[in-house]
Amino acid sequence: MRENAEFNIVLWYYISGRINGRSQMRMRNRTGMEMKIYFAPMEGMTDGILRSVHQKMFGGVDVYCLPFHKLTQTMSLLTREKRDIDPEENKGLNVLPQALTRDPEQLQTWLEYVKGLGYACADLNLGCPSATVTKRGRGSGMLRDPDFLESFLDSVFSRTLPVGLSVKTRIGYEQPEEWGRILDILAKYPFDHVTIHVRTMKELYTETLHPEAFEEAVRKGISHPVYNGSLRTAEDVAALQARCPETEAVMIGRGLLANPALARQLRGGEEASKEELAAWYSALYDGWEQRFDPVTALGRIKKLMEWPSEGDIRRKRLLKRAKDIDGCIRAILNKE
Ligand SMILES: Cc1cc2nc3c(=O)[nH]c(=O)nc-3n(C[C@H](O)[C@H](O)[C@H](O)COP(=O)(O)O)c2cc1C
Repeated sequence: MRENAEFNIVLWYYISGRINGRSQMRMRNRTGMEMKIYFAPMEGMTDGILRSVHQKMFGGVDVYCLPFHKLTQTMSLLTREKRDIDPEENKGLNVLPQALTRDPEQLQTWLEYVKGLGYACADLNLGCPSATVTKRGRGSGMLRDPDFLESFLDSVFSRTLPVGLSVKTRIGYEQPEEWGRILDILAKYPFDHVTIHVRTMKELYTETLHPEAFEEAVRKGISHPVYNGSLRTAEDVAALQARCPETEAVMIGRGLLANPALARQLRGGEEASKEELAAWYSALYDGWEQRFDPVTALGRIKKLMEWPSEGDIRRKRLLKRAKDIDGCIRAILNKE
């Protein structure tokens, strides 16, 4: 009953704000705190070019998360990984680096490196569902063996960590019932924050979601939980707030790629105009063309545009046929 009342109030603010084309919904939780917005890391997409163009054009995001560095015995990073974390690449942005490893020594060495670059916090990936990652027991592969996860975290936190450590996890490997045990383990350690992607490894990026797993984490008092999973619209965020008014922070990935103004709207700003969207795609294309080459840049733009064209077969066909950035923009924005 009360939940419904809160939901209606949040929706009313949102809908009344939409009358003049502007969302006046301010993302505040029950304590009146403004919610924090994380831009989810997405390998091959959310690189330094996208991050800085996004901040300049739309803003509204508090923290841009970097796709993971895959740590190895030799601790040598790929050129792409080194560039991505370089403070020069992230000027004026608040970023959170991320590591993928199941080795406490590797993690410690990498955290020293992160500190040396001037960062104060870094993230551990327990969510990647890719078979090449999980078969080596990394990413969400770590969730398959909770005893190992616990001994790994015991070892990690037995050291003096050079920077704060956060974690991004799924809620299980095979089934959501695994979450209780994983949550109890994570709750033992002083993570800076805990991002919960409310799906199991098996559920990959499908539409199945388990928001009750996030509520359970909130109830158990986990350190600064961040909700992640298919927040595509301001209405989705309002529904989450209504369901769980204690929500302090959200992480948004595909929702921000499909609608780069989403975080701005959640802070009471304007929806994106067609002109702004056209400028966004052009700026990204220019940045990627300069860094890579025209073919790679066009491939990336088309991948990025897959999300806004979801479910629209005509647009998808036009996008596939487009030969240059102008063709892509026309396909996606229906501009003649
Ligand atoms: C192409 C792609 C790459 C991703 N790369 C990473 C990554 O490097 N690190 C990570 O923690 N999550 C990664 N993710 C997961 C996203 O950060 C996010 O958790 C997921 O997309 C669900 O959020 P969303 O529904 O808001 O998109 C990736 C997802 C996709 C689709």
